[in-house]
Order: sequence, then structure tokens, then C-alpha cells
Amino acid sequence: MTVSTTTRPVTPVGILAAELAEISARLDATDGVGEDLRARLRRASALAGGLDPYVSACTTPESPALRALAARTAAEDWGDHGSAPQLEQEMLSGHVEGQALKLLVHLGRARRVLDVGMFTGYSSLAMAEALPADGTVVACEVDAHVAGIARECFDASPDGHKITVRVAPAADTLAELAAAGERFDLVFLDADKGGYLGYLQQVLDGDLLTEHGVVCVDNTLMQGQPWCGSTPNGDAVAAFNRAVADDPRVEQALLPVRDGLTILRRV
Ligand SMILES: C[S@@+](CC[C@H](N)C(=O)[O-])C[C@H]1O[C@@H](n2cnc3c(N)ncnc32)[C@H](O)[C@@H]1O
Repeated sequence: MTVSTTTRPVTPVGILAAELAEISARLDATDGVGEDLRARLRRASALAGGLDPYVSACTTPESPALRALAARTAAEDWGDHGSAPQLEQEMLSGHVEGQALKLLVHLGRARRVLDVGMFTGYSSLAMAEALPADGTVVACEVDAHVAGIARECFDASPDGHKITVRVAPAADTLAELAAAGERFDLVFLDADKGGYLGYLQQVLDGDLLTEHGVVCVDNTLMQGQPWCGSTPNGDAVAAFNRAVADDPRVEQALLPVRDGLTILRRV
């Protein structure tokens, strides 16, 4: 196993910080640039680069079980993950977003949570930790390998027993849950971005959300791509954000937490 100590920036502010640091370093090495411009760029770089560490320092620390799960994920050799080469450690939601999800579980007095796109289980375990003793998380994941890593981490945690893992395409699991009449107080969407709109329709049309339930959707800023460049994932998220904004059945706020966290509810 290879322990990866660095991660590439995957949030708009992280990417901005890296860009500014690079430009600032290049300018410092360039003759003929005035000290005023150098100083302003250093300040811009410090503002952007200091934001995430400051937010993290002001957020309740993660539990030992979540810290161990993040470390286990970082220790995995993602470059050698043959069955699903598109998976990478940067997919993990992490400390600040996990803590935000925990607070939403508490605020909503949630008992039943649905996690769509589990990866190695960080969001599932974070939300499980915030649930009461009889609370449950149903976690959807299509990749059996990462589901195995998640299960190992859940088994080592005092709250992992609250989580049921369903290894299958999420659309199939959502259809089965709707057919079984299951309902959830909090749904977290974090699987394939091209599937987001379909998952939201399944949740709303399949009556998977309780009366006061909320849906949280990750990566709705998608590294700035919806307004600053185009990739298939950026286009999918932009289309999702537009569709949500135009849907009179819901009201929503897009919070700039990590790579964007939209919280919505049925009105
Ligand atoms: C961004 S990661 C999820 C991160 C996780 N929520 C966390 O907190 O660390 C997305 C996950 O969705 C899974 N996924 C992608 N397409 C899927 C599908 N159609 N059904 C279920 N899971 C899917 C991927 O295998 C990946 O593990």
C-alpha cells in the first residue's frame, strides 16, 4: 500500500489558492515587477490559501473512527485500483463536510438516512455517528472494492452497525427502496454527477423523503466548472443546478462548503 500525503485541489477555493500561489511564486522570480503588485498577490494568495485550514481549525474535530477511515482511504493505492480506475482518494468528503452533515442530522432529528455514493464510507459514518441509537443509514455504492473498505471501517467503529450497505447501481437500489415504501429524513446525493437529476426525481417521485426531510447534494460547485470551463461532470452539475432552480416543488440553498453543498426540501 502507498500512503499518499498530498491531495490535488478539488474545490474552487483550493484550485484558486494553488493558482495564486503559483502566480505569486513566478512573479517573485520575475525582474521588473513592482513590490506593490508582489505584495498584493501574496496577500490574495494568503487569503485564498488560508481559508480551508482556518475553516477546518474552527470546526469540531472528527472522531477517531472517521480519522481512521480517512487514513485508511489515503493509504489505499488508488493508482492500482483496476476494477474502477476512476476512483481516487480526493472523492472522500472529509472533516468539514462530514461535520456539516452531522449537524444537519441533529438539526433535523433524523432517524433514517440514505447515502447515495458511499465510496469508503466517510459521509455514511459521519451521519451514523449523529443518529440516535436506533437510527439507520442505507448506503448505496456500485463498487464492491470500496464497499469492502467501508465495511472494514464500519466494523471498527462504535456506530458502524447502524449502516446497511447496498452494492448495486444506485438507481436500482432507489427503485427497490421506493417499491418497499421506505422513507428517509435526510438523503445525501454524492454518486455519479450525470445521475444526480435522476436520483433526485426518484427521491421526489418515489416518495422517499419524509414530510420534513431534506436532500443534501455534494459537489454542486464542481471545481468551478459550471461557470468557468466545461467537462462532462461540470456540464452535468450545471444542468442539475439549473433544473433544481427551475423546479417549483423544491426550495434550496447552495452553500460553498468544500466543493459546494446544496440543501433542498420539498415545499
Ligand atoms: C464522490 S464518491 C462518494 C464520497 C462519499 N460520499 C464520501 O463521503 O466520502 C462517489 C461514489 O459514488 C460511487 N458511484 C458512482 N456511480 C454510482 C452508481 N451508479 N451507483 C452507486 N454508486 C455509484 C462511486 O463508485 C464512488 O465511490
